[in-house]
Amino acid sequence: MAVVEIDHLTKVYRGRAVVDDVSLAVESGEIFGLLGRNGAGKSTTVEAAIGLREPDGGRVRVFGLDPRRERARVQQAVGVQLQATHLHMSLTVTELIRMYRSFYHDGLDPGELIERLGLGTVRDSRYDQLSGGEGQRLSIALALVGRPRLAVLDELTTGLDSVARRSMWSLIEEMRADGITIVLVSHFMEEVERLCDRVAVLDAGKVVALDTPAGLVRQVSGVGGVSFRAHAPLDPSVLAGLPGVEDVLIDGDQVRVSGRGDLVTQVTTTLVRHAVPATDFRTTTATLDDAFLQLTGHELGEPEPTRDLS
Ligand SMILES: Nc1ncnc2c1ncn2[C@@H]1O[C@H](COP(=O)(O)OP(=O)(O)OP(=O)(O)O)[C@@H](O)[C@H]1O
Repeated sequence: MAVVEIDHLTKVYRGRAVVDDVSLAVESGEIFGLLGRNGAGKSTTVEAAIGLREPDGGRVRVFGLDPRRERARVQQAVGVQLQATHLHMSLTVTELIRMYRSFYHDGLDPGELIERLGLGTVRDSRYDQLSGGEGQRLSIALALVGRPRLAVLDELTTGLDSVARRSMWSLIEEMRADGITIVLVSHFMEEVERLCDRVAVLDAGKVVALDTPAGLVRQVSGVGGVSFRAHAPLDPSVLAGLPGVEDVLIDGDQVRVSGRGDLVTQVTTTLVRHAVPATDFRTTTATLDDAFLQLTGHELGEPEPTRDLS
């Protein structure tokens, strides 16, 4: 059974479907990414999935439960770190973690969690005194304190510098190693590429692709390429006929082949077979950025932090 099942989910605001017939399933133990630019519908999708927003159409199940009708049971199994976290500014790190711990029947020891998340030095600091990275660590602590089987992390690393971001990634990998299923809303290609087992690309409320990061890259065409110098006459049709090859350009001894798949192996094998010596091989490979651009028609763009993390 999938941990999260979303079937034909629709959410309409002011006559506009901001989530438009979205279907996806998150499997147990995976890190599932939702990738899309600002306003694509990522937060609305996850918030509807965990019962925080009422769907206008479709069906959502978490561990087989209806997250709105069986809210209390779902809440016990799910840890949530949302983008706009409004925490009590006047409470300290320890007080906040203890308060959240009290919401759950079974949970982690607050002291151990504070140590594990490197919050020991700020345990008595108030939320509004924390740096961006410490605030994000605290929000993870609050998501984890109830010992969830599913964690929903929304734009966890937006606004963090690259060191803090990498340390967050290690934490997320530890969570996965502990058997927690993770839904990760992200704006960062590198993050998705490193962490996610599968990714749904959302654009204008629709899932435009759902695959592994590598699978998404394989879906795009025309951006991978191999170029070389040929030292004997070469009939372009022998390369153009190879599977995955989309274009062959020959300019003097310079040859450029573009397409998808493992072009290097195919091209070198073909050159050997036709006894064409070649040198100066260069390759360009497609990236997840290329895939996103091709799938959605636009760049991912910069995230806009919704919380002041300075
Ligand atoms: N309560 C609401 N009332 C009206 N419109 C809303 C509401 N919540 C979200 N929207 C709109 O729905 C669209 C999708 O928003 P959502 O927050 O799900 O996008 P997102 O992909 O998470 O974007 P971001 O990366 O900026 O967080 C946006 O155009 C947003 O303005």
